[in-house]
Amino acid sequence: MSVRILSADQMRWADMTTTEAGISGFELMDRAGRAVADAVLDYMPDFGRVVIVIGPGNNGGDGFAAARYLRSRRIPVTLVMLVPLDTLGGDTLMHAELAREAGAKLRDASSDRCFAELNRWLLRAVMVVDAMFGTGLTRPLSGRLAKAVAQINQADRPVLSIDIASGLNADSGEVMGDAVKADFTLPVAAYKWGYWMGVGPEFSGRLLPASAIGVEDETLCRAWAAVPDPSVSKGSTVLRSACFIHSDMIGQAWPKRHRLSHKGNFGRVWIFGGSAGFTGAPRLASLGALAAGAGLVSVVCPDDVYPVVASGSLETMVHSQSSGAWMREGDGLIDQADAIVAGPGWGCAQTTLLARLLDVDRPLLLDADALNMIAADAALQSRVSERDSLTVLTPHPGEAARLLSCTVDDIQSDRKKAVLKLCKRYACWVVLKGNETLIASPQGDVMLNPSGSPQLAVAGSGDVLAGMLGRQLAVCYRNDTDVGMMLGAGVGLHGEAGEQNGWYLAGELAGMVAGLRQGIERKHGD
Ligand SMILES: NC(=O)C1=CN([C@@H]2O[C@H](COP(=O)(O)OP(=O)(O)OC[C@H]3O[C@@H](n4cnc5c(N)ncnc54)[C@H](O)[C@@H]3O)[C@@H](O)[C@H]2O)[C@@H](O)CC1
Ligand SMILES: Nc1ncnc2c1ncn2[C@@H]1O[C@H](COP(=O)(O)OP(=O)(O)O)[C@@H](O)[C@H]1O
Ligand SMILES: [K+]
Repeated sequence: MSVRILSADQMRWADMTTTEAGISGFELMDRAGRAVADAVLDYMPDFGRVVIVIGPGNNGGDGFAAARYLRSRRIPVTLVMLVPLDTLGGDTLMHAELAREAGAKLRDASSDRCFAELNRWLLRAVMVVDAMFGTGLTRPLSGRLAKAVAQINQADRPVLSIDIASGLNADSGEVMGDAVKADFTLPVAAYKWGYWMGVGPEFSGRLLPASAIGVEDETLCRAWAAVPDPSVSKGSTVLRSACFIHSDMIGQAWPKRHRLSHKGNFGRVWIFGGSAGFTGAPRLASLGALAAGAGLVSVVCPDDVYPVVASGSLETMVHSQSSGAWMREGDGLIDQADAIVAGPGWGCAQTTLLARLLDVDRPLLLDADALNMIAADAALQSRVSERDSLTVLTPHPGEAARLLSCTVDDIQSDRKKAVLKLCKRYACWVVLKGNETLIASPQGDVMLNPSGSPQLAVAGSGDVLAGMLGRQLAVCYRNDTDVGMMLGAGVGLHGEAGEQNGWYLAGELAGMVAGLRQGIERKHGD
């Protein structure tokens, strides 16, 4: 299954490259149509009529091809054409003719008189297929096309959109005029950003696996370099690749535990955080690290909160900041760290210690107040971008706005652009949190996390994530594991835990993470 994400122009380039390599546009449409028919058969609630609403471009061609395959399974099909047949392209026309020969009813709704029938046709359907527009939408829907969308949405029938819900911009996820509210979207050949950007998730319904229509994976991968991503600007890293986080990636990060393994095998994470009024954050981060499988977790917190943090930490070793032993030159305990997390609940008076940590040759994750201190201090900013060891920033949109000196709206209006700008500015890995968390490498490899839920919008869930990712970085340091895979798996597991029932508060989320992680490790043993 492809997990690639392309822009509309990149997809067009990949389609064109594929046809130049010898697979005709007619054949690509045919394969897309077969995949649509299979999906309709899988998800139609009952045997009955399928109404396919056809637009002016190749998306409509996929709809005609689907009609023929549905007819071959004896499904009654009505094809409703929103533009006159004689305006359609050659491949689409050929598929229209074949669909008619196969017994699909063609209904011309391109004139006002016939359009009045649309509602009646829609109400006869057990399922509606939206083949109005795909990646070729260039301007807002208006007139009869916008009315057709409104009627599809009012008809209250399950809707499957081919490639993308019509009216949704395939790159930005903006609604252009109006958009179909799909129950299912079947991506053609690869995924499009519009499913997740903007309001895309509210219109895309359930995303089905992308249909393999014969566009080679290698062609999809070349498209990123061949056609610039629309979010790339002068101040951002160039997007080199894009995929979404999937269960295989999550599985790879937690192999089966060896029978004789002990806690020393699973990485040591050091967490710097906590301040008066914020004693829970480092504890939650340490729970996150342990839940993700870290062997040993140490917390260093300011002296005034040491008694509180230490007394509330059963599984963690806690040091007070002034005790000093942990950072003694040569034999300090911190030399044993495989990764360091700095920031949860730390307050903004820790610039000296933060500067010291930036010099430690270990993977370093900077979260929360560490990010706020960096945002306010040009010297720290230079030290971050000049660091040789692995550095990861985990801002939420508010912190990201501070780091880029812009507004939260600027960040949220194009999150992909924001994450690529942060990479360029700080020359490190960035995890931009929020609904559909984005991860980007300094080289411009972007991963999108489709899992998670608003359940995660509870105090402390980000602290749990920081600790989890600290554990992931510890594994990278010890085993030289792929950083993108480990961060992607950490963010993916955090999101999956967030989707489960049975937890309410951030501490319980860590318990949920631990349970899921153990389940994955045990599965490898079957
Ligand atoms: N070879 C290919 O390009 C393939 C394309 N495929 C399908 O074709 C789709 C892309 O095809 P197209 O590029 O033809 O794009 P669309 O099918 O999205 O339609 C584009 C057409 O609609 C018109 N249009 C755009 N916005 C409009 C608006 N607001 N009001 C009225 N007309 C408007 C454009 O002028 C153009 O004629 C994909 O999403 C996919 O479903 C698949 O069949 C696979 C192969
Ligand atoms: N609406 C949402 N949908 C999906 N994930 C969310 C949502 N709101 C928050 N999250 C996730 O929850 C976590 C919250 O992190 P953060 O904002 O740092 O919270 P805190 O500082 O309270 O720990 C992030 O991983 C974020 O991606
Ligand atoms: K569509």
